[in-house]
Parts: sequence; structure tokens; C-alpha cells
Amino acid sequence: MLRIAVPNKGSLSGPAAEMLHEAGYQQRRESKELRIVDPENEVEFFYLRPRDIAIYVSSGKLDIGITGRDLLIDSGANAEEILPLGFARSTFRYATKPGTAKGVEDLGGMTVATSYEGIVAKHLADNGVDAAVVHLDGAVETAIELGVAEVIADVVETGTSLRNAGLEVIGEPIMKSEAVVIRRTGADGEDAAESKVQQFLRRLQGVLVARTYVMMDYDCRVEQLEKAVALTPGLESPTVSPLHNEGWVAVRAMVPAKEAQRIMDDLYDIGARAILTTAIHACRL
Ligand SMILES: Nc1ncnc2c1ncn2[C@@H]1O[C@H](COP(=O)(O)OP(=O)(O)OP(=O)(O)O)[C@@H](O)[C@H]1O
Ligand SMILES: O=P(O)(O)OC[C@H]1O[C@H](OP(=O)(O)OP(=O)(O)O)[C@H](O)[C@@H]1O
Ligand SMILES: [Mg+2]
Repeated sequence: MLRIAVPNKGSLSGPAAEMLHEAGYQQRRESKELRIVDPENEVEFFYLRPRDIAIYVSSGKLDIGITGRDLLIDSGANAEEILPLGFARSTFRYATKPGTAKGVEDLGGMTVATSYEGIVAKHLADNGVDAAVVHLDGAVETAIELGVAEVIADVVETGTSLRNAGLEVIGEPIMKSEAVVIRRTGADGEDAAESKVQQFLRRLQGVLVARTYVMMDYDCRVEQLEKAVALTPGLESPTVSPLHNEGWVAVRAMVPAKEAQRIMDDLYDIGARAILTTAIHACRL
């Protein structure tokens, strides 16, 4: 039975459960459930605090987990990222009251409040900056107003929390984060659960592809085929089938959903017709 850690709260929890559900796994019915067994898929899910997941996975008691890249790095745990999942995207940044500092190089002698001490202490040390770090559990934006620190380092997504606190980001982002699947460093290949892990990853990759690609079908004249195929190269290579009308072919290829409308316009302009896109519900590459 594959043992998987899933975030039980916060920004990662809802989207992670949704992705697992789309991948065909049973998920808990109520937020109080701490573990469930999905016997058909031979998987057991443990609902844990996102911050603790890398620690459980590095201990080897759980095979894999879903957490944030920033949380993984902050934990310093012996676990590595094996698949980025594209949700809970954020940057991790310093912020101050306007006029306090321009970048990390100005932070010497100041106090930085953060929930991510591991990331911040390393970033300060890597930049040769001697600053104090104070740990807060959350809502760190308020720490400056209340005089606990001159600087904060926190997750920034839309920037609304910073604006509301009258703060602005300084310097370059310390890191970019998103949800990731992790496993114990070096576990690859040595694990009895290896084939189940690979199957789990293929299922999640299938969900990612189904979310980001659409299937495109169109008809075009044989003379235009090379130009058309250059616009829709597909993942491997498009399927081309003869039409009953001589001199025409039907083409089928996966295209990135975000570019579908532009590609349809470009295909139309070179003479393709009957251009259709359809959603992909699930796939295995
Ligand atoms: N507003 C946000 N937008 C996108 N990702 C976010 C946001 N806030 C936190 N994250 C990401 O979620 C993960 C943090 O998990 P955590 O459970 O602490 O989230 P949270 O939303 O801060 O939850 P809580 O505040 O309940 O502890 C990190 O990977 C972080 O980058
Ligand atoms: O840039 P934004 O879109 O405003 O998002 C970033 C905010 O979201 C998270 O806070 P959360 O609501 O999880 O509260 P917390 O600080 O208590 O973790 C994060 O810690 C930031 O405060
Ligand atoms: Mg939070």
C-alpha cells in the first residue's frame, strides 16, 4: 500500500485534494479525517500539516507527499522534489515600509520577521548579511507595525496582504514556489513501492496535461500540411488522415489550451477549415 502525505489545511489543501480526485483517488469527505484508505488503488492518504510533510517523508514512514517547494526547502529535510504541480504558485520576498531598504544588501543589523527561518537565514548568510531573524507563525505583515521587526520575509501572491499593511517588496524574489510532489532523497529505485510511485506520478501528470492541453482537429489542403503541422506539432507528432475529398487531409494534435485561439486563427489564415477544439478529460503520455 502506497502511503501518501496530503496537506490538511491552508492554500495547498483544497487544490491538492481536487487534483487527487481528478486522478481517480478517493479523498476524505470531511476536513476532520486524518487518514483514509483507498483500497481499489492500494493507497493510504495521511492528512498532515503542510509544514510537517517533508519531515514525515524524509523519515521514510511515508512514501511520498504533496507540499510547497518553499516549505520543503525551509524544512531542510532529506527529501526532494519529483514533480511540480502548478498550483499554490507564489514568490518568497522581503518587504519593508517604503524607504527602509532597497535590497538584501541593506538589511545588516536589522531584524527580519518570517515563518520561514530556514530560507531566510540561508539567504542572508549567502549574501553575507548579518541580520537577526525572528520566527512568527503567520500574519507576519503586522510585525513591522507592531515594532517586532523592520523587515519581513513572506509568501507573496497577489501582493494584497503587503499593500494592506502599507509595505512594499524590496530586492529580487528569494525564491519561486508551487506545490510539488516530494520523496525521500535517494529513495528512487530502491523502494518496494517504486512501481506504485511511478503509477501515481503518471496519473498526476495525466491531470496536468489534461488541464493545460486541448485536442485540436482540422481539415486542410495537402499543399498546406507542412505549414499547418508547424503550427500544431503536437506532443510527439500530429495524426494525419486522408479525407474522402481528394487533396484534403484531417489533422489531429494536442495544443496548449492558452494558445488554442491564436493557433485556430493562424490555421484559418493558411486555409484550414472545420477547426475544432475539445477538452481532454484524462490522459497517460
Ligand atoms: N496566498 C497564497 N497564494 C499562493 N500560495 C500560497 C499563498 N499562501 C501560501 N501559499 C503557499 O502555500 C504553502 C503554505 O502552506 P500553508 O498551509 O502554510 O498555507 P497558508 O495558506 O499560509 O495556511 P495557513 O495560513 O492556514 O497556515 C506554501 O507553499 C506557500 O507558498
Ligand atoms: O500576496 P497575497 O495574495 O496577499 O498572498 C500572500 C499572503 O497569503 C498568505 O497568508 P495567509 O492568508 O495564509 O495567512 P498567514 O500569514 O497567517 O499564513 C501569505 O502568508 C501571505 O500573507
Ligand atoms: Mg499562511
